[in-house]
Amino acid sequence: MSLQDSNPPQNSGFSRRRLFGAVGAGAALVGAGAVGGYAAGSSSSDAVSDVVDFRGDHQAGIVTPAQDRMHFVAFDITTDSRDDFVALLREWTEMAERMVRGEETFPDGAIGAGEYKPPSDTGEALGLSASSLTLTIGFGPGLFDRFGLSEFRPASLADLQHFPADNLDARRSGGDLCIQACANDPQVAVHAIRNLARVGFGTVSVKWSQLGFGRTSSTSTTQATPRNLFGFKDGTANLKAEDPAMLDEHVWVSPTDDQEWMGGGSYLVARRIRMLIESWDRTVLNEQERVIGRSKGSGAPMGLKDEFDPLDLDSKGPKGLLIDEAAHVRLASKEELGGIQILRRGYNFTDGSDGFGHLDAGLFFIAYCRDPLTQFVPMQLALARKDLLNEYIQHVGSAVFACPPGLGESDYWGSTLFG
Ligand SMILES: C=CC1=C(C)c2cc3[nH]c(cc4nc(cc5[nH]c(cc1n2)c(C)c5CCC(=O)O)C(CCC(=O)O)=C4C)c(C)c3C=C
Ligand SMILES: [Fe+2]
Repeated sequence: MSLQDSNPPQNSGFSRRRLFGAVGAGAALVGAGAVGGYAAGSSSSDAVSDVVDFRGDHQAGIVTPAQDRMHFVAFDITTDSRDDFVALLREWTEMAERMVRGEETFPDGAIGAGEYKPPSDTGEALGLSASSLTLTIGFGPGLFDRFGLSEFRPASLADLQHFPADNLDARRSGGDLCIQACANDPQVAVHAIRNLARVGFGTVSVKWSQLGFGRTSSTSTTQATPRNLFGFKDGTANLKAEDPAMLDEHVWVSPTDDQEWMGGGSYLVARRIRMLIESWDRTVLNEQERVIGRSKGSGAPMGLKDEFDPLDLDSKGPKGLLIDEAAHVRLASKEELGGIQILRRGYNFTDGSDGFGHLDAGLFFIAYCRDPLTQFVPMQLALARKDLLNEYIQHVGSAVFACPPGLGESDYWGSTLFG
């Protein structure tokens, strides 16, 4: 199974849609329409379903066609008890599997536990469809300082080095574990993270979180390439779900790479990148295209016509190289980096303004790779040293997580690590 193609058994609890009858049916249709273009095999066998399979060889939410919305959270661990932590992972897995199916977090849900108990689901997703929700867990470096796990720490799992011009905010960086929630309805993604955080109280605490809208990558050939907040198509030259050999080479960890428990997993690198949109917006089109190395309208490499024409890094016009020697796409390309590639899965964000009259907006960059030290680090080093884009961006948050493999029928999140 290269995509998440196992079908979980139906659970006996309430579907959010069944509970609310007619409203639910309407929401289901909206959801189905929203996923009409999804690749067969990325969702369950129901052709109009907007449920993404939770179990499979790899966690959902990595090569799953990128949904429109994201809520990402990083947690600190606040317990010294391994048993309590594992119990939370087991409980989270059950909750996650239910929410991904469009069900409430627990069978008694928002109103079924009686008048004299706090509801066991917060309720804001009642009537909403599954919305292609995926929940993806990752473990940060700090987890391996606890619970006798040091011998299982992957050699590549460490806080990333400082890159030139980094301006990292510790309050938006790091974390002992993370959960990436992606969905086509923002309320469904927020509901999932909120309920997982609620149940984690006393065992984990939220360190930082990020909301994202407008995916800035395509992870499937079935998707049109979206645009980032600089107005350029983003994700054209990304790795795609339909190329399993490339994913095996660049995204999925092999059990023989380092730690066996990570076989089938992947490393997630998150970078909160502020985009200085006011100065970008005052920059002429010609210069914007020189910075990126692609044309703004079509997304084609400079001098070519079609978005998917391969980069020709040597082609010259009357004024020299068509793709500038410091253009973003040149420096990030596999041609310049000795074949290195990553899977990009980021989202736009705007978090109000910064108090100085500028929007606090940018790209919440997420990359999945087989080894952050030999893939993300050299790529980011090349960009940080020379990229023309650096005049318009600033990296303000950073984190790295080891995402374990997908779940078999009786697995829970982290079972390959905790046993
Ligand atoms: C370390 C990796 C990367 C960071 C950080 C990054 C930030 C970043 N990128 C854009 C906009 C675009 N990037 C594009 C291509 C592209 N970017 C990376 C890597 C990082 N980007 C790669 C590997 C590539 C593909 C290179 C290639 O082989 O062609 C593009 C072009 C369209 C595309 O192919 O996706 C744009 C546009 C921004 C605005 C940004 C930080 C805010
Ligand atoms: Fe990029």
